[in-house]
Amino acid sequence: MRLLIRMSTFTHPVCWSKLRLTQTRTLWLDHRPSLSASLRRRTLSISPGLPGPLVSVLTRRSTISLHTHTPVASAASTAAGSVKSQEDSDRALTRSSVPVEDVRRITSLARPERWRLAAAMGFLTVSSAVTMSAPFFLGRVIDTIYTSGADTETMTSSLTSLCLMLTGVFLCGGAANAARVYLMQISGQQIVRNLRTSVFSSILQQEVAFFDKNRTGELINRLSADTAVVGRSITDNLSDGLRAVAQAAAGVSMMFYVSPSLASFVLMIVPPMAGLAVVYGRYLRSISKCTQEALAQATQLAEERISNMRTVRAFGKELSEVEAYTQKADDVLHLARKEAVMRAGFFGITGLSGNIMILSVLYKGGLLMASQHMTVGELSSFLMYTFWVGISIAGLSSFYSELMKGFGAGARLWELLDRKPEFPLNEGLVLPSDQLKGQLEFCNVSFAYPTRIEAPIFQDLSVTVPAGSIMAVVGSSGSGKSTLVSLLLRLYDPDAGIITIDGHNIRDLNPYWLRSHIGTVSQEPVLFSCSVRENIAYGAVDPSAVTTEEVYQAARVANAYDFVQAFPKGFDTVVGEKGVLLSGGQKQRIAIARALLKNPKILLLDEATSALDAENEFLVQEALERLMEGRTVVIIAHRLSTIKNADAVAVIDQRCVAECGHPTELLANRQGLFRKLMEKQAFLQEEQQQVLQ
Ligand SMILES: Nc1ncnc2c1ncn2[C@@H]1O[C@H](COP(=O)(O)OP(=O)(O)OP(=O)(O)O)[C@@H](O)[C@H]1O
Repeated sequence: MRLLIRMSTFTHPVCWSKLRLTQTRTLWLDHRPSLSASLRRRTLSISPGLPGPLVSVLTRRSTISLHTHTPVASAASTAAGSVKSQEDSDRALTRSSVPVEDVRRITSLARPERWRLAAAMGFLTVSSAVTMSAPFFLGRVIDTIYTSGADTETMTSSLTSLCLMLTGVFLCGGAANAARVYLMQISGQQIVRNLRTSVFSSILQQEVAFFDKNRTGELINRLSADTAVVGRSITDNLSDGLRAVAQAAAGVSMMFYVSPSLASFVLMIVPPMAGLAVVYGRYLRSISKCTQEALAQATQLAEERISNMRTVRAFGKELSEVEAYTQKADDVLHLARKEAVMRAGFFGITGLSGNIMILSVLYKGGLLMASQHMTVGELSSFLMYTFWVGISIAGLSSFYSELMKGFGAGARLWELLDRKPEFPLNEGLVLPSDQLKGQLEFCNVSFAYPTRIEAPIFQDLSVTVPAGSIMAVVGSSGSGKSTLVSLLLRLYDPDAGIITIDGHNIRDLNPYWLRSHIGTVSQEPVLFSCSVRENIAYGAVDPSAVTTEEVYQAARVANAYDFVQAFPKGFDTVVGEKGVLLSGGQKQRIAIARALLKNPKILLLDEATSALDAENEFLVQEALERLMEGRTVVIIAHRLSTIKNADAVAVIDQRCVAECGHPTELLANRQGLFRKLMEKQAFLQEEQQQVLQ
């Protein structure tokens, strides 16, 4: 049975959730609510977007926003063919209006944080007021210096009091700004955290077929990048946007207040320049997006190859992989060159236009000063306001696109959050556990995988496994042995027919309850990248309640105790990515200990194959036999010894159970399918070797 997909060892919550998502089948077999608690403990901190100086605001913001897609996530998203989500983003960016429902949902996310956000807005008003009044008062300071004439004493005293007053005001402004940043950050993180846990919980509720259709990278992207984008839209973007609007309005008003004639002159120059900067900035952003996508593809290639390094090495593909990566890196470079040309032009033009604007203000302002219509302090204030208005207009242009991006990301999240799983995980009949006997029955089951409905796996398949017996399932590769196990676990539902446990249709049973009574050990068991102790305790309903002695006892019965104790850190040894620090047989025995701790009534086993050496095979076999005692066992058998010890063998062929009976009876039939299969798989040779020994 192939339950294993991919594992990674990261402590970053996003990587952690990736780890869990790539092992969804394992979680389904052993689902527990503590997962969301674990996720809570690992909630990510996101660094805030920083406001940039006048000229670089447009470009820098576009870069920041694109980088919020973590390399892994965006790589996966792009290469995973997440056309839909990309389309969504593009649509969100290009559409001119936003559905009211989207606005309502985004606002509802902020509701729990409303008081903190309201306080942040209050501090924002204070700090913006201080910022916008600073040029005016600084102009006063300059005028005090220049206009007090020879009276040094008067100048000193008014300068001192003015500066002291301004220091107090600036202190208040600084404190208000610090409080605003802190509150916005905390609110943003809280919103992202809530959103992430809801999305992760919604993903884990989905039926397994959902994971066949949706790629891990795409889901991780939603969990990491989309949640961050939505969180930022509500907090940073909103506050930056409001501040930009307020500062632009206040700046223009103050420019008119300080010098109406100079303000009218400047406002004739600003709009065409700002328009040019916005258009250029948009174009630059689209090129920069292509560069990021090319980078994502390169990163995806690197991620996949590095995480499968053993395969790369085993096939000696290091050089060709480097070549493939170089190709991708060249694509990035090619686009980056285009971007560099655009960027150079953008910075050149904006720098030039900024300087020309200042020069124009100085020229016109100088003329006004010469005609006694303006003081030096007023001209200084005016220049500072011009600067602030420039920054605010640049900020506004990115505010709109960031907000649209937030709506696009939100739409993808709602889709996931609103999705109802095909069958809810915690509904249905719960039988008294002590009365469970464990008789299994497949009655006329027909099934095709939802992703391949045109290729039925079973047609009218029927078989019974009496309580407490061992049923070996055999059949050629691809005949559907693992599928049988998946159906028993209710990872999928049959299209027709029923599967029963003690006469109860498993569709009527509570899936949590059902799975809590079924243990699984797969051929390549999935271990999480935590300690041996945690991996074993994972089998229990409440791992935190498992005592050390219980873990040791399970390990002893599973023949795992001695080798684990021999590790320098014993049971606290971290098993590494994909359990890489353990051998195949050791992983098997840890998985057996995990299943023992679960103490299930029904056991589904995929027997380890010849990958194990003789000693390991013996130890695993011995542990499995102990595990099987007193339980109903369905075992996908690969060894004759296992098949011979089974109470019955079911041979799957042509989408149904072609033969079923005691192994000796079936072997006796020379024309029988089982006999032929055994001969083909050289099981008989194995038996002859045993006889010779
Ligand atoms: N999730 C899936 N979606 C679509 N088809 C699948 C899925 N899993 C398995 N299949 C297909 O179903 C068929 C039966 O697969 P299954 O893994 O049950 O066979 P098996 O008898 O266990 O094979 P093996 O002995 O090689 O492990 C195969 O043709 C396989 O390609």
